Amino acid sequence: MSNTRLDDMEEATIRSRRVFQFALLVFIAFSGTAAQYGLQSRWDVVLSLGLGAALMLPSQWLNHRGHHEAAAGMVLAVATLSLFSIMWFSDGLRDSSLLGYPVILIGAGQLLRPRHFWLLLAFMLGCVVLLGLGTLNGWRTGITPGTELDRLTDSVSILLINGFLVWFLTYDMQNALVRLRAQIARFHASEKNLTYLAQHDGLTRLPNRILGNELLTEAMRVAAEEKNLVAMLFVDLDNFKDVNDSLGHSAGDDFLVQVAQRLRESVRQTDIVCRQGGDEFLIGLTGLQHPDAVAKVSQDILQKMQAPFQLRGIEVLASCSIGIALYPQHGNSFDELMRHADLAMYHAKEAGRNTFRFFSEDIRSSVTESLHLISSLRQAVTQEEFVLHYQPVYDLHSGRLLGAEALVRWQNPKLGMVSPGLFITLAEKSGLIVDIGQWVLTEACRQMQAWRQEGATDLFVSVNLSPVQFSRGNVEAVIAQALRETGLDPRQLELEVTESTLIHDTEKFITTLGRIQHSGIRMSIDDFGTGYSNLSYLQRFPVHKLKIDQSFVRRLMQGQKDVAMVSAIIHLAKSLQLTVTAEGVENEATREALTRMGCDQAQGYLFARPMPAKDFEAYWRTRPTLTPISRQI
Ligand SMILES: Nc1nc2c(ncn2[C@@H]2O[C@@H]3COP(=O)(O)O[C@H]4[C@@H](O)[C@H](n5cnc6c(=O)[nH]c(N)nc65)O[C@@H]4COP(=O)(O)O[C@H]3[C@H]2O)c(=O)[nH]1
Repeated sequence: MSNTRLDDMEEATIRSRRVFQFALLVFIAFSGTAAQYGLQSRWDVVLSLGLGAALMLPSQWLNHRGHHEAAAGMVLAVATLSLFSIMWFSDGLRDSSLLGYPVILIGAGQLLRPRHFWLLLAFMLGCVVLLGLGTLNGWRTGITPGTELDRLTDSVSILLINGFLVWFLTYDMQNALVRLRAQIARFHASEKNLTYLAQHDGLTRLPNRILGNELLTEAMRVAAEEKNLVAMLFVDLDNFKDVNDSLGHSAGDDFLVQVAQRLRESVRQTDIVCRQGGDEFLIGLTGLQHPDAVAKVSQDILQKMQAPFQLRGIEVLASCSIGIALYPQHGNSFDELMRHADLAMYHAKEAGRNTFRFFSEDIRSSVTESLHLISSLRQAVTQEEFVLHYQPVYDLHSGRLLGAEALVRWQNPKLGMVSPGLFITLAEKSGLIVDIGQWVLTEACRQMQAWRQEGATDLFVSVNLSPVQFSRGNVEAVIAQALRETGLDPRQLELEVTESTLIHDTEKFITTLGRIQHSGIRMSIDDFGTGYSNLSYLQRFPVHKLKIDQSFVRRLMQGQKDVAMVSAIIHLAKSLQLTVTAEGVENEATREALTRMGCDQAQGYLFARPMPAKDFEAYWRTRPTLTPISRQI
């Protein structure tokens, strides 16, 4: 119910009570006075007072029916008239009953609207004038007319002054009341607004985590009573950062608003949808009988998210990962449910995103393992437990050794040598890749410079850069620092970025790459063919080399499809004047096929596995060369 309605109801109750109290006072006063006049056998006065007192009863009937104004009017008019009749039958304007009129006026100021107040005053003045005239003209007896004119004018003026004063007082009071009510209304509105702001997310207008906590806790309480389930869905967008980085923050905001709307539309009105923060949302499904319904809703949400989003005239495809925890199986409190739903969401991400997972004990242990690994990885960064291995890269046409790709290894005191496949993703998720990447780059440059001083002036070293180093770290400064500290010639350094890094097709990113390439460092696109299908970016990005992903290379001898793919990549690279390197060459037949297709460079187990620095040093010192293909056939 609105505050104004509450105020109106309160005012009506007060008004009704005042009318009643006034009527009661009149009733008591009239009855008492009538009794007194009865003792004097003044039956005319007793009759008018008795009638006045009796009329208080119908006035209260009106009051009770909600006609407070009419009831008040009746009480005041009857009182005025009764006093008039006492004065008429007694001493006229000399009668002490005249003192009752100012009192009635005070009551009228409080109980009547302005129009009725002035009417009553006019009526009162009429009575006074009639009394005066009655005495002057001898219509009533008992008073010497000579002095009555003075008394009449005095009474009229006193009544008028009294009436105006009462009116001013009432008017001021009412104005003050109106102002007070307006202030209270403003206070209520801003209080309501503050509560709303404290409980809702300003962007999506969904309840925030605080209100979400309250609503879900209440839903759990009801579920406990009704013996049913509540499901908490932890929804995390898979590509929010990409949208934000590539289209800007205001498009990111639009995106979140549209996502919130779709989530709201995916569930019932009675379900709870709130924004947990950033690109994370919490959904509470209430009154469930069976977990199957949760799977269905989750599937619906995933499907709804897949319809393209319109952001600034651009169609954007999105997806989300959902973690689910159930009350009471997976937790008894909001915090516990959220922790478990979060772990399940993390697992959904690991399972390839765009999917949902229910919380289970297995999930808890696998996530705990990952978290444990992240904390060991954090230690590894401070304790410098990383080493670099180098894998030779050859020129397929001349058979000459061109350089090596630096590949990081983690020498963990307990786990032994850990391959990057196992920890790079975790390092990227935790952001530790920024520090690891900086170490790798500096170490690779330092090593190459050391070999250069030993005579390896024509070799290069290539280093992998993670997309996270671009988004979270200051890559350009790190590269410049590594070159400055080690003194390596930039022409002996190659940097590999994956296709996913290039998805950030922003002017800023292109200029950064341009500046890096301009300094003499060569840039290559790693794992080419596996990622972003839009090839137009190749023209926009200043790169020097494409590295064909080893999955195509390894299957080259097995099927026509991969031959066509590799050949298409080589042709594309040639037409853009880019060098092509094939990764993962494991046998002679593949090497031969690649050479015939016009591939420039290759690396793989056929030539050498990645090896520690000192082994690679011995390796390049022997000046190895590939056997020409023609001689082998
Ligand atoms: N089956 C097979 N595999 C071959 C063959 N030749 C080379 N390889 C392996 O293929 C991977 C090539 O590296 P990548 O594509 O950059 O793929 C790398 C790279 O994406 C990432 N990585 C490695 N070191 C770093 C690093 O320092 N920084 C970053 N950001 N990522 C790194 O980890 C991935 C895996 O690295 P590794 O385990 O060292 O695996 C290396 C290498 O050992 C072959 O003939 N057959």
